[in-house]
Amino acid sequence: MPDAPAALEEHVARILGAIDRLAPVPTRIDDAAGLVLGEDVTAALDLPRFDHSAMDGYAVRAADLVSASAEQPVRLPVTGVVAAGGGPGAEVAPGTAVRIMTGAAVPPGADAVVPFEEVLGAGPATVGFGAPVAAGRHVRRRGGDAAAGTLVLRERTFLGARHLGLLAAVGRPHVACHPRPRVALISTGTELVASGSDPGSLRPDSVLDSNAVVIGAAARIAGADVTTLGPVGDDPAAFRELLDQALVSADAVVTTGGISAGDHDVVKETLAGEDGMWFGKVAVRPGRPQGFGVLTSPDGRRVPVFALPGTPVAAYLTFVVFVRPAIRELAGRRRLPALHGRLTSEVRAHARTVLLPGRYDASTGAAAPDPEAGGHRQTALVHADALLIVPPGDRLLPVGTSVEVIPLDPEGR
Ligand SMILES: Nc1nc2c(c(=O)[nH]1)N[C@H]1C(S)=C(S)[C@@H](COP(=O)(O)OP(=O)(O)OC[C@H]3O[C@@H](n4cnc5c(N)ncnc54)[C@H](O)[C@@H]3O)O[C@H]1N2
Ligand code: MOO
Repeated sequence: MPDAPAALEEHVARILGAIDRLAPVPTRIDDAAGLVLGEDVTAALDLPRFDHSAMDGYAVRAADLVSASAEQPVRLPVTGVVAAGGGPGAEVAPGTAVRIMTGAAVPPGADAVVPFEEVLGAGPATVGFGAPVAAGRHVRRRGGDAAAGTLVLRERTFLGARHLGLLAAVGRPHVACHPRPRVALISTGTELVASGSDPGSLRPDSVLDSNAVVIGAAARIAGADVTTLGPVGDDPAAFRELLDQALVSADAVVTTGGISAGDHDVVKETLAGEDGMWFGKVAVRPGRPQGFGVLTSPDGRRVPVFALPGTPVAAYLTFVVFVRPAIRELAGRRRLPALHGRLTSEVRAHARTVLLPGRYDASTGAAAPDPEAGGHRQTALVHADALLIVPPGDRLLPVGTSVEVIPLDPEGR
């Protein structure tokens, strides 16, 4: 039965089964925010690199203050001062103290720091202490945070600001990261004009290319570098030229339009005979016509090609369920955890899986179908923050039924 539609899960599996994470490349940490680490990373240097003071105060030998009390303070001569970046200073000899600033190297001999606020009667030449101090007090030890050679970050870590700061601190300015997937977008349709075109130049049947904008933005948010090559008319030679251009450098290509049953279905016409491409129906609503395959770039790379339907709502929703996970996979990101919610109003299921826009409240698990959703209205989509996945079957799902939920903006939470 070549025409039997594929189940949604089958199509997802077909796609993810054909995708490999992009090979890690050396990356400067300044360019690595939002990338995924492609190696285990060890500290190149001790953190801190030297014993330093955590407070402004006096560096002492704890043994000198053992007998100190409020009644019988210990007074020590102050033999010098050390500041951050000012060198380690001379040894703190037994029975002496040195003024020390936060971040300064603790001079040899000293093993504790007493903050200014805790000393008694400090003068330029001597300082009094009214209590003992524990050895190690207010001293940050060399390697105490991370010792050189120890593992600080594991492969597959998503690099946020704090991870990059740690890499900087342990002397790892370059790390291997899965690169941002380079995604090329081609909108097809003779009716299309680039969004932003002068309204006066539009013909009565011109359509503004919104797919390039929504898919481009969604792909960037999913971690891609996006190049927009369209829109291109329903002309196989012109489409082929853009596709060939895309294949030179893209890690994935996304097309919209031109894949249904009409006379000018340029994507299907151009690619249906191509080795490795599949076109057919997926039992999903909206977005039934789909195409997917892996083509080979001129330099021999395997490049996944996603042919999405042109209808804007269908293009975006099927981007979310089929293409976003693939981009995340290329980028080395982890799969988003499966979420479930309970319907707050009854929903009629359909022979195909329905991608139902709605709102999801993670704190209560409430999954509220959008009353405006279900058609092809782009305005309805902006009220939604999730897709409620209504499984196929001819039945009414009552309030409280558990359904899978896919957030539309997982990064925005
Ligand atoms: N006889 C059949 N006709 C259709 C079927 C079918 O099974 N049999 N499937 C329908 C379904 S479902 C969909 S979805 C569409 C998909 O068609 P295409 O992928 O070929 O898309 P187009 O025909 O090129 O465009 C459809 C629609 O969307 C507008 N569009 C296209 N691209 C953009 C864009 N970049 N920005 C804004 N709007 C866009 C286009 O103007 C059309 O109105 O096929 C049904 N037909
Ligand atoms: O995919 Mo079409 O969007 O089902 O109308």
